[in-house]
Amino acid sequence: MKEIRCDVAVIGAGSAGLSAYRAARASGKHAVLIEGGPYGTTCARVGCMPSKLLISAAEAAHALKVAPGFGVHPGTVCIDGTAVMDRVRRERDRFVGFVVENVEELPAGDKIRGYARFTGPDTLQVDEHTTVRAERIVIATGSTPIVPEEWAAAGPRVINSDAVFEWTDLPESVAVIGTGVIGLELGQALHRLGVRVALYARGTSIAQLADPEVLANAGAVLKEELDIRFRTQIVSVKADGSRLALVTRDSGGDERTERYDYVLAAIGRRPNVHALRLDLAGIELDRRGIPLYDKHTMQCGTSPIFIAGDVNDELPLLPEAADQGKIAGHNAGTFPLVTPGLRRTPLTIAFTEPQIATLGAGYGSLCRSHEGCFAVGMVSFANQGRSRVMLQNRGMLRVYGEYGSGRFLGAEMIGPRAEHIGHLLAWAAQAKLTVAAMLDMPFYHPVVEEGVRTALRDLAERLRHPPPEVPQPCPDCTPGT
Ligand SMILES: Cc1cc2nc3c(=O)[nH]c(=O)nc-3n(C[C@H](O)[C@H](O)[C@H](O)COP(=O)(O)OP(=O)(O)OC[C@H]3O[C@@H](n4cnc5c(N)ncnc54)[C@H](O)[C@@H]3O)c2cc1C
Ligand SMILES: NC(=O)c1ccc[n+]([C@@H]2O[C@H](COP(=O)([O-])OP(=O)(O)OC[C@H]3O[C@@H](n4cnc5c(N)ncnc54)[C@H](O)[C@@H]3O)[C@@H](O)[C@H]2O)c1
Repeated sequence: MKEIRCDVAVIGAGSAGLSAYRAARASGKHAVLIEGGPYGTTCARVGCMPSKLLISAAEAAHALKVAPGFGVHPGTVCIDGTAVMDRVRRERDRFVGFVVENVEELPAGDKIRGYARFTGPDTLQVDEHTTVRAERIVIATGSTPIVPEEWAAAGPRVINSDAVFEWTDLPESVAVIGTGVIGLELGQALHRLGVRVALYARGTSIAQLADPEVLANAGAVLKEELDIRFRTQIVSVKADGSRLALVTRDSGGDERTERYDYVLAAIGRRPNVHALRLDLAGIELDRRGIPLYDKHTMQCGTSPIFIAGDVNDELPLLPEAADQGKIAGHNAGTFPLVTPGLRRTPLTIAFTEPQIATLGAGYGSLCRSHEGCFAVGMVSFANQGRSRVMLQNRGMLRVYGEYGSGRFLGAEMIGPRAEHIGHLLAWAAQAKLTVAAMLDMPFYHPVVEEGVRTALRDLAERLRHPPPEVPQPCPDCTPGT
């Protein structure tokens, strides 16, 4: 058994772990990076990058499909599934290659291969070959897709999102279970590439949306294109020759059996905490076994243990993993001096079409923290000038502002250019702009942002007429803090 002593041990060499390792080293400490799986990060290998590559191919196919609406007739369209998947894997490998190169450049003595688990508050066992004694530890072990055992028992054609990016060709049919971000992004992309796709949702949820009006609009807009079965339960998944038989029950109680090449489970991801023996780490855990931690310092209680990225299940997104890793690594380096790091205004984007974005304080959290003290403005993109010009006039934007201060709080939307509008509005929320100050900004013509201005004008008007008694909002629930 090898024994290593270090100042900081980082568990997991994903986006959060790499960022933590660099920050710990930058504070002048000896840090080691422990990785059990392949190098390359979830984002580059099986997450952000390959999914956006698949979506880009789908967008190219879709542009040809909608071209006749402009009087442009592209003729026969042929989707070469082998070429589509070849590009996805080739470009994905290129992105992974950059990450692996960076890891290879790290000092060999700082890298430990194997899965770590706690054997005490300051000791880790890596597989059965190394003991690590670390003064401070960063947990950055990411998350794993959830596939219920009873579905997985039907065989290898029940898959999670990782498997999609290993395909060498497009299948004939896929049932997608779950209308979260992964289900919608991959389901719509495969549909646009000619795969027969049905999406199954237990309820009516759509991606990260909480605002009931945007949610209802998004459901209707996406259903125009996609075969989405809302309020449908999965009764069973069984092998059926070389395919799968999926039995579902709709809200009226009717059961239906359909056959697919694959069933893609997109029902969420589970934080990788269970193999870590956190019970031996001397820190407090919540009922799901996730350490309790401070969102500004990433510190678990008052211990020298920090946590960053998907593993804490706060906001499982790449920019969050990178930011949280940096804060955790820096504070691990400077412990016992621990300081709050930069937590930005929350921003989420689903790369569906229309895109979906939420930013700042979401509707759900505002209803809890600002009940009765915020107003809502809205715009529908149905008749918005530029959106209509582009034949992308679908969706809506709802913006939230605080009575009294007139501050812009957040927004939820489905609509054209949401990835850009989301950034614009998130920057305004983080800069703590008032709705009036936002309306003083330039707006060109004809642009989708004129739709944003319509929503802000609507909000400004409503903010001028507060209810007779406005309660005080919860002071700790301000977006960006
Ligand atoms: C299909 C898909 C699409 C996505 N698209 C986007 C997107 O468009 N935009 C966006 O912002 N986010 C997106 N995400 C989310 C984003 O990929 C993740 O939030 C981010 O990659 C998480 O980084 P992480 O460092 O926390 O985890 P990871 O990158 O998974 O790193 C964790 C590492 O820890 C290792 N590990 C686990 N346990 C141990 C152990 N005991 N010992 C040693 N090592 C261990 C793992 O092998 C892994 O390498 C997407 C995710 C998926 C699945
Ligand atoms: N564009 C992006 O930023 C992007 C893209 C993909 C993934 N991600 C990240 O990955 C995370 C995981 O994505 P996801 O889509 O797997 O999870 P999710 O939590 O976003 O959605 C899961 C969906 O599955 C449903 N569901 C849960 N259990 C179910 C069951 N037993 N049967 C049927 N439906 C069930 C839920 O109601 C929900 O709609 C996201 O939260 C997001 O942070 C981000």
